[in-house]
Amino acid sequence: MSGNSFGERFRITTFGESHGEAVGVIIDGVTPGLTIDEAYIQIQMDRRKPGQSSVTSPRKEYDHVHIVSGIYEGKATGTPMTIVLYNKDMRPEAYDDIKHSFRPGHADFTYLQKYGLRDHRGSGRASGRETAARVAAGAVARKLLEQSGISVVAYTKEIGGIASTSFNEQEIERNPVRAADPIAAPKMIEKIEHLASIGDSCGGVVECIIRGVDPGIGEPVFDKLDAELAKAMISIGAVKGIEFGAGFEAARMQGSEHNDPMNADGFLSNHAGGIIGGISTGADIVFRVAVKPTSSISKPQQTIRENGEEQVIVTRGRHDPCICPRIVPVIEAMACLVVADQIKRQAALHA
Ligand SMILES: Cc1cc2nc3c(=O)[nH]c(=O)nc-3n(C[C@H](O)[C@H](O)[C@H](O)COP(=O)(O)O)c2cc1C
Ligand SMILES: C=C(O[C@@H]1CC(C(=O)O)=C[C@@H](OP(=O)(O)O)[C@H]1O)C(=O)O
Repeated sequence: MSGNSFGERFRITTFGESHGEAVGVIIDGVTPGLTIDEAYIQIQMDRRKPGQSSVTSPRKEYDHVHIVSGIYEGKATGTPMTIVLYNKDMRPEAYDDIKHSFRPGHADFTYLQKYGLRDHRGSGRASGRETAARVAAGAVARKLLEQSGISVVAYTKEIGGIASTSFNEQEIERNPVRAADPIAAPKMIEKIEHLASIGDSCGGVVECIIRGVDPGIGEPVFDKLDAELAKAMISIGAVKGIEFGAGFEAARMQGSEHNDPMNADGFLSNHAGGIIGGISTGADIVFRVAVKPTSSISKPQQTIRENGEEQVIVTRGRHDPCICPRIVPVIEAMACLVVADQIKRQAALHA
């Protein structure tokens, strides 16, 4: 195998723990000659970092981008690209009193079952902090997609039962919950702040729209474009479901309602969400993910310690009272990575 073991694919490996020295990513398959710099990646890091508003974890991380390999004179060399993000605001002592207890809903119990030990400091590898590395890699993939006229945008569609009823794309970056509806946004903020004040949390729904993908991208079986997107989304902590286009509503529709008729200009509707038979139709790719309520809450809850002893647990530390606002850039990043990979596969097919 060469240094780039997946040269024809766009692949990532992330590393690091929430309270370790750093998190980061190694990216294989970056097209040689791609112009990319730290400032471009930093824009996406700044959208994801914690400590920016009352609706996110107050942990203060700047996530300054350090490119340590794969770039020469501002251009990708095609060799593995490594990006390191040093952790700055660790407070592992916040977890000392629950070192041997399992938080309900977090990965403490399952990690111990798998590895026989665990890094209890801020959830270690299971922390949402790992997604900083994905966002860095996603920025590189986004740069690649921009060259093909592809854009990816996600927004918060629903939080704690409050739904966006209008879609204003400019609004998304203006409010801290990243809603596309300026009327719903303050209600969502109020809901999160209220739940946080009583030591609780809430979840929501995030919608993602990928525009500009040519028809014909994807695989007909196994690595279908929708299957790859689904795996990428479910691989993000706290994501519990995904639906494409009409999604679960399709189960209640008739064929005559769900089919997307065509004329000479293309599809007349998009219930398929832009993918049929695992391959892009050329219409917008539209999917929604379900985000669970943050598990680390300060309300007392029943649990056990590692020795099986029952106890009531209260989780301290700096937690997101709702994960939706911060997961939006992560969902975009994972979507960029999947589409970039599938486009590379398509190019290899026709090479
Ligand atoms: C951006 C982001 C931020 C998160 N913030 C928190 C948090 O502050 N507290 C918490 O308990 N879980 C948080 N999570 C969720 C946990 O990482 C996740 O619940 C955990 O890894 C267990 O995985 P699962 O929920 O997918 O089963 C966050 C996830 C993401 C993607
Ligand atoms: C640090 C980040 O988010 C963290 C994700 C997280 C979790 O359990 O997933 C728990 C909190 O970590 P800690 O208690 O260690 O501060 C969040 O702050 C980040 O996203 O950069």
